[in-house]
Amino acid sequence: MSWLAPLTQTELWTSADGCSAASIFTTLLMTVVAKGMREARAKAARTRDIVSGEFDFVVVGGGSAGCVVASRLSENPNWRVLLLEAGSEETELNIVPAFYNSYLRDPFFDWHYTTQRSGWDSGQFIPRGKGMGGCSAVNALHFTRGDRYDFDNWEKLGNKGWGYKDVLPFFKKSENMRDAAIAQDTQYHSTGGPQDTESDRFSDPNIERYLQAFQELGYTMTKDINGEQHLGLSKPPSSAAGGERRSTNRAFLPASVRARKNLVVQTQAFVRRVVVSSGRAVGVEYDGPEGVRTARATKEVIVSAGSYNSPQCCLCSQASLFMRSSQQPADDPRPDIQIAIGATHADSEPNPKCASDETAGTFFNQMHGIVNNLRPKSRGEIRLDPQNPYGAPLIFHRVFSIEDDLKPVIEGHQLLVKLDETSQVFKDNGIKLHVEVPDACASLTFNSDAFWRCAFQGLGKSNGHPTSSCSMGPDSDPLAVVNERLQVRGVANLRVVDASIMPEATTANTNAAAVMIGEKGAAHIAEDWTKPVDPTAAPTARPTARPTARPTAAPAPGTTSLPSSASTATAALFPALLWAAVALARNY
Ligand SMILES: Cc1cc2nc3c(=O)[nH]c(=O)nc-3n(C[C@H](O)[C@H](O)[C@H](O)COP(=O)(O)OP(=O)(O)OC[C@H]3O[C@@H](n4cnc5c(N)ncnc54)[C@H](O)[C@@H]3O)c2cc1C
Repeated sequence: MSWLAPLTQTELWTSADGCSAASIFTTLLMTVVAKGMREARAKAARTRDIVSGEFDFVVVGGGSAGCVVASRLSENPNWRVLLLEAGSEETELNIVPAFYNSYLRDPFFDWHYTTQRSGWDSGQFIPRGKGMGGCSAVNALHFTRGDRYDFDNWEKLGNKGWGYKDVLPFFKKSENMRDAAIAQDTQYHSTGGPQDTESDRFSDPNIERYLQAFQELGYTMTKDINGEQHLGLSKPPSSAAGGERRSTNRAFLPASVRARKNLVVQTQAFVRRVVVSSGRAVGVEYDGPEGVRTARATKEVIVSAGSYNSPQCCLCSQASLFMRSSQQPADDPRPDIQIAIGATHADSEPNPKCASDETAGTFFNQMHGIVNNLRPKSRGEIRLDPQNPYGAPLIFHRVFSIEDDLKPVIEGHQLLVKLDETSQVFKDNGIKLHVEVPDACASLTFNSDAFWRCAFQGLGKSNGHPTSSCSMGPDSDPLAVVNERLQVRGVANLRVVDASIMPEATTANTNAAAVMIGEKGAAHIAEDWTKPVDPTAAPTARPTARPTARPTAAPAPGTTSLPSSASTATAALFPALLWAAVALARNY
């Protein structure tokens, strides 16, 4: 098992000296990948319609949430809906789960962001899906809703209508649970929704051994982590049908939906700014295939561009342990550690079983565990690049800037060492930990807190689950960007509907919750525009005083803070919405 380079799986397809069959397989895959990419680009170049004009709703970003919003709003034939996506159409490659590592660094599929150096973070590549489906088209497919207490906590923080009982119907509304045994539990699951979900169809034998090893230590299997019990060992369900990825683009915007006369989907359209007039969002300016154009929104602009402008793990074989660290308060039942277990290919010593095992999983001869802090207290920041405001935002994760955040991550790693030292399954199968000890840490006692602190230096990063950069909150919360109906404070007719509105990150992977937010956001919008107008009612988005300065660390050299008022920010450029603190769901 390798730890300290768990995030270098991109090498998976380029070295296969473990098994010769695997080498051939790899070569074939690379050929298919290259061909697929060429075809995808050619296809993208063909779809170049100009869209200028007037719509009821303009949705910015065709990602996990944006596709849901556009699909649901266009169910009403009287509403004209425009969806603008900066990237291209999804390709056939995206369907194959195991390919995801091969396109993560390709600018065709990915925004190619890097974090700014600060503290524990030495400046890391952070993947973010670009193109229809957004991150749901490139992610690791885990479809995990989160713990019921995550949502009850959102409500406790002042967000009426976002408790577990309120959000569960929206999780169910999307769902088409393909696993009949799980679908039977209609309290938590449903069938017939657009989003196919299924239990993992493929299991690498090594993953099974790993699960056994955790069970030897007393951890129990959770049958359905999206049901009654979230805590424990599990093989998370996938956003897939028959082993094929189902991004929200494929799920919510299939050809039958795209054929709606009232829906226009425009790709390769980078939205530069939301146009605000007299305190009201009236449209967007975007840079499309034919240059800069404006699209008017007579009702609302909905920003669903994700948490950076919105930013992994796994192959087709995966498992997770959701557990509580010793620092989790007794009255908070949520997990704060996730150990995501994946089988990978080592380019060093092959597992002796590799050549003899007859199962499909033998290509993977090494395992890794990525330890995530699910409840980080550290907060990051996003700023416009003053040299190029339309370019990549400046992303400061500030991972581990609060000391306590390290503890669960150290505890998780120490648990993995315990597995290595005690597990019978590991012994029986020749599984050994491989820990790369950085030179700087060699003098420290292996597995001590000090050792791990030293080993993590420079590795602090998110696992692709940034949230809360436009967080939802009550009037009393000075950092809240949107209210509980996801309306931006200070600008009427403008909402944010994506993972960025989470008041706090869920204690899970965040795609399922982004889909739920898309469903619930669309329902709020539909409700607000179909109910009888009460002329005496307060405006939908009441201008409120915004803090003039946010509590942030000093700007890095050569950077400036984003505009400090929400209205200035939204009027200037939509990424400026992302000025609030970024809570990172994953720290490492
Ligand atoms: C590598 C990776 C692996 C992950 N693995 C998992 C996993 O296994 N399970 C899980 O639950 N979660 C996972 N996640 C996280 C999860 O997929 C995201 O939290 C979720 O998809 C976010 O949804 P969103 O709608 O907020 O944003 P996104 O899906 O990022 O959508 C934003 C969209 O807006 C577009 N956009 C951005 N700026 C503009 C602009 N200016 N103009 C027009 N369009 C724009 C983007 O191109 C993108 O399509 C992973 C993420 C990554 C990157």
